[in-house]
Amino acid sequence: MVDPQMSAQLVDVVVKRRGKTVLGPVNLDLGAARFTIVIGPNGAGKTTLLKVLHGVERVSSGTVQWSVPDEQARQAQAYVFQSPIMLRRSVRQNLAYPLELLGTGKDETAHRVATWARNIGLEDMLDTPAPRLSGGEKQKLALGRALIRQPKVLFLDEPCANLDGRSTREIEALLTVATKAGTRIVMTTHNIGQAMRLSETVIFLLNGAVHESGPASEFFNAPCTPEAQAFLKGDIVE
Ligand SMILES: Nc1ncnc2c1ncn2[C@@H]1O[C@H](COP(=O)(O)OP(=O)(O)OP(=O)(O)O)[C@@H](O)[C@H]1O
Repeated sequence: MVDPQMSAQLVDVVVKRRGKTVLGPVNLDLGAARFTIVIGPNGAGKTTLLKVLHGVERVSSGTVQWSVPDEQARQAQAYVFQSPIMLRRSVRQNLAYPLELLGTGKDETAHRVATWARNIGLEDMLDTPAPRLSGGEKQKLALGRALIRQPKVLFLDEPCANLDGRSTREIEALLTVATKAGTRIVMTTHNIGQAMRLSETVIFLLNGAVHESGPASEFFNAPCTPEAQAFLKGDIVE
């Protein structure tokens, strides 16, 4: 189960950039779903919504209320960007870094680094400099580095963009294990098949607004709006 404490409510949230509304007004309750997928066309506001939830996007008006104080919520969250930022150091150092920030002891750090290197299939590459990894390996490292501190909430922005089927499957398996271990995941994807495989709840964004949202089974089987129906069919929706 996800920690019911780690839920969020957005009330009338609006994000404006250069006078243009890029998100909102959004009213949303994250609820208790373990896996929330945010979908929608390019520019719909998916990344902006994730950043608003994580508290790293300036909100022009409205409120984002986590059920714990903001700082506590932020500490319990991890965010993996669309193009993950790696330390220009080894796989080992990248995995150890978040634990060092938390003041984790050396033995415990070494143990968890070894475990996570195995989990992400990079145990033979611990001394490889991260910039030398392939795209899929970098994504897995970014995921391992986020999950090694056992966040209660993980935000993922298109973690499988440009990856082949095998890497995508490996990442999906890691995500499924993470949700079973109690991490709530909120993720964007352009891959409808992936959204169907993973999501419990879907948020469909269109032009910066939540156009439709609800349980995944209902959304995929019987989307309510013509725009969601068209989007799921692969039509161009604007
Ligand atoms: N700093 C900014 N200044 C101006 N416009 C911005 C800024 N950040 C985002 N936008 C605009 O906000 C809108 C939403 O962007 P966002 O990245 O959230 O969309 P998205 O749904 O994640 O898109 P994609 O699928 O292409 O990643 C876009 O029109 C984008 O151009």
